[in-house]
Amino acid sequence: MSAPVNTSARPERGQELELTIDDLAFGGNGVARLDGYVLFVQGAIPGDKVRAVVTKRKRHYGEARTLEVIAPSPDRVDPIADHPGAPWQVLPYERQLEIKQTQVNDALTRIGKLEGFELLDIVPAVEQWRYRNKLEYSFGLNPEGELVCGFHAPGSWETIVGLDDCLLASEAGNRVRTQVLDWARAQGLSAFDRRTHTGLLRNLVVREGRRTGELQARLVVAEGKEADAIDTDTLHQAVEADAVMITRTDALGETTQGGETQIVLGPPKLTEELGGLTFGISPTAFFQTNTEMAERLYGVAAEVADLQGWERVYDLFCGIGTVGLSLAQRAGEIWGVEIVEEAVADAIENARRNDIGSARFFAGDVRLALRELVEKAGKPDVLVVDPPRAGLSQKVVRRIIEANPKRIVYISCNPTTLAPNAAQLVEAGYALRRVRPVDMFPQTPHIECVALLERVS
Ligand SMILES: C[S@@+](CC[C@H](N)C(=O)[O-])C[C@H]1O[C@@H](n2cnc3c(N)ncnc32)[C@H](O)[C@@H]1O
Repeated sequence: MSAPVNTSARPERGQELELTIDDLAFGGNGVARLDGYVLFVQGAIPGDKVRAVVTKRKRHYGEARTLEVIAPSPDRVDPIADHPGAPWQVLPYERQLEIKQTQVNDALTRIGKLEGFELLDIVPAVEQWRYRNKLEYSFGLNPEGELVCGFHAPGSWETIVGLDDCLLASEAGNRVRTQVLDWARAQGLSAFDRRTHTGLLRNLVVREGRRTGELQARLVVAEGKEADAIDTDTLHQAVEADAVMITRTDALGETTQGGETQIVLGPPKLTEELGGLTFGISPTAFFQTNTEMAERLYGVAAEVADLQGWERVYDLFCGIGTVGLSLAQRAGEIWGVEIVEEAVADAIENARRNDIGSARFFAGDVRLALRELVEKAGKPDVLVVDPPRAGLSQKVVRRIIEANPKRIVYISCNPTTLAPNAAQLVEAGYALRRVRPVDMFPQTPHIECVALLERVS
């Protein structure tokens, strides 16, 4: 039974409060307590006293946004950039690492009720700033009515705040954003209005091969007459990128996936190098956003997989095949499954371009494809999973248990979903041996980690 809620302590939506923050929640919000009623406070860290406005009021908890820091936490440092994508820059980097390490432990022990595992030290990031190889910007209008290209204002689905320098992107990537914006202003193009669904420019996706130096700019626009009239000649003259693309979409939500993509200039795929291999990446395919740390992450996965050279390895949620192909030299065979068809096509081509004949990749939903894969390939010795933030569904966990691998390497971007999944696997006869967090996302609360589970019964 859940603890009784003191309803008199529940503040109203829109109410302003002075709050003292005593903890940090998963996902990075500060935690304040009002007579037992919990408020998750955006923009606050433990030790802060803040003035905040209540943005959500639920029965058991509420949400608030910091308006002013009245008395700063002793941990607080001055922010370097006004950047909604870097909320943890107010914490010294060492503290960010400590918190991530603790949150992984908390998730596993409190949510998963797991014990007896070794929690290895977090691998710190190589670069603390300008580490992202992909940025998705949004177009909008500033209060003066001028076209801007930047990020959503914190907590807003329609207000876009422009920026001069995104400190998570490289200087070359920033230059591309500025050039596209200057071009769009010179052409007099309109911003997509998220309320009325009118206007043209929705998003700009800038992707970069950190090792190859390749730059790709993809403009996402709304379908319609204004899209038909885009002057692609001036666009590719204006932008210093190796590839320029335009995706037309009529999606209602804020997404850069889907739609029809036209190549204005350059190759259809970005090329990147990782761990001595070369990868082609289609515009809609997933690729880890921190190239340098992806190499470390896969290194940790290889270390815990401890392959001897003969094993049949499954690479589930394989994307463009990066994990499986990185492990291929140490394995007998690799079998990958991924739901995005373009990514699977990339994985097949990536195996070929790196001369790896022992890897096979298939398009499919892991939930449905896993049984079929076992029939086709035989049971795996080692199974690697790298699911999205929601983790593995109960059904996928059941299929994995049926497939009966000796070792499971779980690459997770969310310890709060890793924990229940690992607990289910432990219940089914696996032991959680080791977990190593890897800091892929400095200045943000996002946590990546690699866990090793071994079959014991
Ligand atoms: C976190 S990414 C990992 C990709 C890859 N392992 C890597 O490191 O680049 C998760 C991948 O799972 C894919 N995916 C999501 N749901 C899926 C499903 N039900 N079945 C198969 N693949 C899925 C996504 O398209 C994405 O490529």
